[in-house]
Amino acid sequence: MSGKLHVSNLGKSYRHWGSELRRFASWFFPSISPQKEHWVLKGISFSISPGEAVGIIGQNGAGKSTLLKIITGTTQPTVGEVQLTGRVAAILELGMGFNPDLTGRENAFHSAGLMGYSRIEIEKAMPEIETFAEVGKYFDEPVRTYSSGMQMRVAFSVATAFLPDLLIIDEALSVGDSYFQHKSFDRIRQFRDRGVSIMFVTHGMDDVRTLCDRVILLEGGRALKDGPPDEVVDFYNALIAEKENTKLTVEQRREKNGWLLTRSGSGEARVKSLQLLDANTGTDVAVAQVGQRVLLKLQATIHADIDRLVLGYMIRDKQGHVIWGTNTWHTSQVEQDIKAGEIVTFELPFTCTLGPGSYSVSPALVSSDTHLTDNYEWVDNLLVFDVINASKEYFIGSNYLDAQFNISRKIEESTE
Ligand SMILES: Nc1ncnc2c1ncn2[C@@H]1O[C@H](COP(=O)(O)OP(=O)(O)OP(=O)(O)O)[C@@H](O)[C@H]1O
Repeated sequence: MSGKLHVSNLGKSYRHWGSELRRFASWFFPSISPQKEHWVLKGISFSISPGEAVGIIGQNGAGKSTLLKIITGTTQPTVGEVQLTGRVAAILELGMGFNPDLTGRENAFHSAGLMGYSRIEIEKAMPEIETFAEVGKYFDEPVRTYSSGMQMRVAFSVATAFLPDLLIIDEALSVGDSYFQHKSFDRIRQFRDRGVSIMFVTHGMDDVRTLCDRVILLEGGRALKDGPPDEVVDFYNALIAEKENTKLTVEQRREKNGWLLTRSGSGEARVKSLQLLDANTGTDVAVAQVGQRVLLKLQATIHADIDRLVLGYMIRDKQGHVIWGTNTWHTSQVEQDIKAGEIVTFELPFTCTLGPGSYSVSPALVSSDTHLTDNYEWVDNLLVFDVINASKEYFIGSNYLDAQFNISRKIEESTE
């Protein structure tokens, strides 16, 4: 069987009655309505096909956990429907389902039983659960003596001890240390390669980019976006910056080369032009060579007087991973008191030590070290360029290290 999920027009509301008496009276007099009704999810519809990995992102309180709880049957929806086929393994809130007085082993037994596995199946899987969790002697101690990371280790090991059709994870992994996070992501990746459908909530945008085929952005209980990871993550990033603004100005356009251009900002400063040039000749560079001296040149037009102007750059590879990034705040080169009508030119010469591949440059015109204070203009993937290796010895990876082998030989001296 393969995991398939179909969610249609899902909604969840919490009712506030004002008083217990009012709630009680409503059982007998249906005309008595709650004082307030708060919809934490509304109009959510989507499907997950077998083998698809879907990330759920959104700010605190957006409704992510509620959605997963409804899908796993922990909470009932107020309206809508969930159709689910296949065996589900879920790791929801930490500690949920674990009895603090039972040991890790006993809880593991109990959880696997609830998932529908027989005593024999669980006994067979137990050594593997214990080994993967790596909590040592604590496995036979009561769970109340565990740290939250240890609880998560056991919860993850049990939930993934049997190959499910659909794996659901709610942020739990974030409490693990980096060693266990790495190990669990590896297991999740293996599951995905074996056709398991995956749905997980995370605040780690890099995890979303590397692991997901699709991302759903929840905002105020609604699915604001559902699409490819780069599109949704870049949109989300812009959305956070625009939160203070009443009008959302995020523009997205998929370019012919496949890169997605996302532009957002309040517009006091805008990018007039961005070029990659040869540092010696000043000519445009579309294909840079490993080791070439190049120059990023950006011109910004100022549309309103601003106190401070900072330029930030992010260079990303084709998978969306940031290869390098900094800004003029960190380099102590903040421009002060800029007047409307000025043009500010920034030049950044550097040696191209990137490995062969396709890269993008995302500039941001802001006022401090983050775009969350003022986002004048941020453009994801505005400039795209390729790197080829025409003059250096062969190497792989996204970084050219100026490294050389030193090799020496000698005859092993006799010890007799
Ligand atoms: N039992 C409840 N009664 C009333 N409101 C609730 C209840 N459970 C959740 N909510 C509300 O539902 C909304 C969505 O909560 P949810 O936990 O799903 O958000 P989330 O996106 O998972 O947030 P976070 O990133 O902080 O975990 C919040 O406004 C929360 O206050």
